[in-house]
Amino acid sequence: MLFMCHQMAMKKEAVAKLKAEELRRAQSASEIPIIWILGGPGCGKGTQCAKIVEKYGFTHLSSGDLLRNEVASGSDKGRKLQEIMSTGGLVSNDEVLSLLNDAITRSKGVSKGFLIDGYPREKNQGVEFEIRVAPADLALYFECSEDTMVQRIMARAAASAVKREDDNEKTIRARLQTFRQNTNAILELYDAKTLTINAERDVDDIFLEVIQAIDCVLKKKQQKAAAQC
Ligand SMILES: Nc1ncnc2c1ncn2[C@@H]1O[C@H](COP(=O)(O)OP(=O)(O)O)[C@@H](O)[C@H]1O
Repeated sequence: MLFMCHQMAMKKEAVAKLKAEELRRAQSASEIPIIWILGGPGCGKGTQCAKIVEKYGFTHLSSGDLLRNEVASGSDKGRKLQEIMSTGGLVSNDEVLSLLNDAITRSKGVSKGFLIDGYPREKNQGVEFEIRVAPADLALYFECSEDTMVQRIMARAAASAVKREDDNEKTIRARLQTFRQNTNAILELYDAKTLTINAERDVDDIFLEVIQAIDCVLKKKQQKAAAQC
């Protein structure tokens, strides 16, 4: 009995330590901007992210790339992920969030800001991210018609030397359906921090809007930091 009580107390202490560590992590991560990049496959998220990285030096973390790295490692976990990814469905959030969390932890301290690309893909992913990592400052949603997205992915696949296994018409349609099913709920929940950008325009025109939104976030963060001094 005494042994059980001791074990329970140790477990409680471990949970409290973990929570304190998560809170500490969330607080230090929230000192730099965290921006979610939303939009369907082929909407141009990658292009805009590259431009943001060039201008602001932020750390770009794509959930899809992190998952593909895991698949490429050839691990058992990677094989299971690959099965889901090739159907166009979503892998479990625990997997994605721990990959993201690890990557954020690795670059924290040296990062000027985080671009979280392709996440959240469903509403609970956003909720869990904000609890376990840090609140997002802004969500940029690149809005694009399905026809344009399909055309762009097919063109990208045709031009690319490395073929993505999920860039075939059947999986593209499934990826679009997954996107369609989940996006409205995300946009509703995060309406206050989301900027919807028409992504069917010239890359540079889109980027002008992106810059305005990010500059605004940076200004607010600076003002907040100054107020704390
Ligand atoms: N946040 C996420 N949650 C669950 N699964 C994800 C997430 N991000 C990516 N994936 C998985 O990886 C696949 C490829 O992602 P990504 O490269 O972002 O593709 P897309 O071009 O469809 O946006 C998705 O179809 C999905 O299976």
